[in-house]
Amino acid sequence: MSAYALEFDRITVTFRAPDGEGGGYTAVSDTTLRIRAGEFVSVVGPTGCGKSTLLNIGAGLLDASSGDVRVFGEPLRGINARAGYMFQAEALMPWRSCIANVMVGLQYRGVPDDQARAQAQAWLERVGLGEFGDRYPHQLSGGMRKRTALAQTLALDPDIILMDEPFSALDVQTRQLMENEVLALWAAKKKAVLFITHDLDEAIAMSDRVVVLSAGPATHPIGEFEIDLPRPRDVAEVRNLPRFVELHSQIWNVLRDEVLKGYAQQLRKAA
Ligand SMILES: Nc1ncnc2c1ncn2[C@@H]1O[C@H](COP(=O)(O)OP(=O)(O)OP(=O)(O)O)[C@@H](O)[C@H]1O
Repeated sequence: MSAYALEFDRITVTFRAPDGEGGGYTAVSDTTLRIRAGEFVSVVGPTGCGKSTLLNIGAGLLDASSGDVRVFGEPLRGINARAGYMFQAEALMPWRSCIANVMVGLQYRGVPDDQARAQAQAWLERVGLGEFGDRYPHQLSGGMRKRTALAQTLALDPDIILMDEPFSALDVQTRQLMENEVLALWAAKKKAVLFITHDLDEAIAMSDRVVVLSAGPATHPIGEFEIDLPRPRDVAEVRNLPRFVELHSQIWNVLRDEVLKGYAQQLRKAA
């Protein structure tokens, strides 16, 4: 079996112009990125640079214009069935209770209801919501809804977890709690994680490796950093380590100019 859970090999993504005319917009260009089984990799880059596009390619939700995606060494065709996703937007069904939301993926897979319920309950307990299974999403706080979504993703026991800014809508304290919970769950199961974020502190605190993308168009990796901070980590405490500060400054040196370019582009687009 391949040592890599997910491989992006020379991926280019060009979106067609809306009128079908012209050359279109190349969001991602010639990008190679490999994530080992059990590795936690974050991708950071300026706003609009192509982070979600890359994640969607890995999920099999979008086809690359050129290049290959491999999952545990096998070419990816269609949806990536070995991956679970967690996106920024709320994905819970408002008409289903918390436990029914966690069960839904298992039911789609054909797990009998009583087993699905027992597994969902176990996951709710792991994320600290054992008592809240019968509540509906609107009866939960933002952090509790995120925990439910996390349980929903992990209940399917994916080998690869794709996360697109999952905690960006949360307040700082809740966010740090959630980040620590994800790290604890990850440490117990050691799945491959591809984590997309704007937030360099979050990327460093959580990851084994941080990949920096250039500003678009034609985004590609421009830096890669091993995060050799000790584990287990508390995301709030790890930020005080001198090595964290050093890594932050090294990565920010690479990221800063791209952020400024990305910001200038957003202003041009808005004009
Ligand atoms: N379906 C599409 N058609 C045309 N252009 C698209 C499409 N999807 C994304 N883009 C463009 O590709 C670029 C990359 O978008 P993407 O959402 O991947 O960036 P991002 O880095 O995730 O952004 P953010 O940081 O704001 O979440 C953007 O300029 C976006 O406008």
